[in-house]
Amino acid sequence: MSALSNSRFLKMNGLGNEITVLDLRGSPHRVSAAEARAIAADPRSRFDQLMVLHDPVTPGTDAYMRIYNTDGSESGACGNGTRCVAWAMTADPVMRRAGDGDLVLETKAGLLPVERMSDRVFTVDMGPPRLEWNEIPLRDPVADTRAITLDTHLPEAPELRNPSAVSMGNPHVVFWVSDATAYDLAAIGPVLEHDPALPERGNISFAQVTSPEHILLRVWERGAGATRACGSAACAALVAAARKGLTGRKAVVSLPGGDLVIEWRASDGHVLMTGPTELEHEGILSPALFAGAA
Ligand SMILES: N[C@H](CCC[C@H](N)C(=O)O)C(=O)O
Repeated sequence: MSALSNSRFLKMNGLGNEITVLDLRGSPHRVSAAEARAIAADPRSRFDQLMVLHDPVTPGTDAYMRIYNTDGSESGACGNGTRCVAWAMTADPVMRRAGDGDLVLETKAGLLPVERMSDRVFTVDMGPPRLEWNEIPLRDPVADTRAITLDTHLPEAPELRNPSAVSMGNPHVVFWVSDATAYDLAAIGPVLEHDPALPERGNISFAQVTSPEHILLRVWERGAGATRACGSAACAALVAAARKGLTGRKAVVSLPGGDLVIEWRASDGHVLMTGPTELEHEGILSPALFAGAA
């Protein structure tokens, strides 16, 4: 019998990015990769990311979050999921925290202050981008002369050269293309996700800059596949576009599921992401889910 049996969950989404929220505050249990995959396998609780709440670690924060992809791998960031957790902790009758004021969440990648803009819209301070090769991480460019041009794997897509690499607490590789919708993500996403230049794999984005204030984005997510939105990818794309002079420090990023407003704040270099959340349903995790999960 898993410690997760009969646990209540919320099924939510952030612009169609499927998010399941589980509250393990007060419990010593740590969700295993196999348990995460079991939860993802059930249509009622399936997710692109599972957001698990734990008791706060850093004083002054409201909760510590562990983030799991569909394949059970863990991530240090999930922008859409963080907004969904913020809604749950301010509005869900069971998960809501006592008191009001701004929320501060935490993951292994750092602190995430969240501001409630309206009932369903939140702004997350995703922190500063990490831009050094060993922060993404990329393979050591000195020890390994292989550059991060990944076209060696994709003779049928020679224009996919010289991408940008940014970490928002998770690894992102951004290709600059003339038509973000022109790529078969299911075909080339897995090849790029597992490129040897990426020791921790990567989230792969195809970015079409349509103006200095607008980016069209399609994302193949590490451990989850093609999703309808990816908040940390939107942050990574805006930072990389601003560094290349393709956009300003603030832009609308349009994903299949909708728009996010991303700002790379000049005062402290933090990246702010603003967008909606949606509650789909709540449910209980059946003990049968975990029959084969360690
Ligand atoms: N959908 C998430 C990104 C999850 C990233 C995950 N796929 C990883 O392994 O880093 C977001 O809204 O930021």
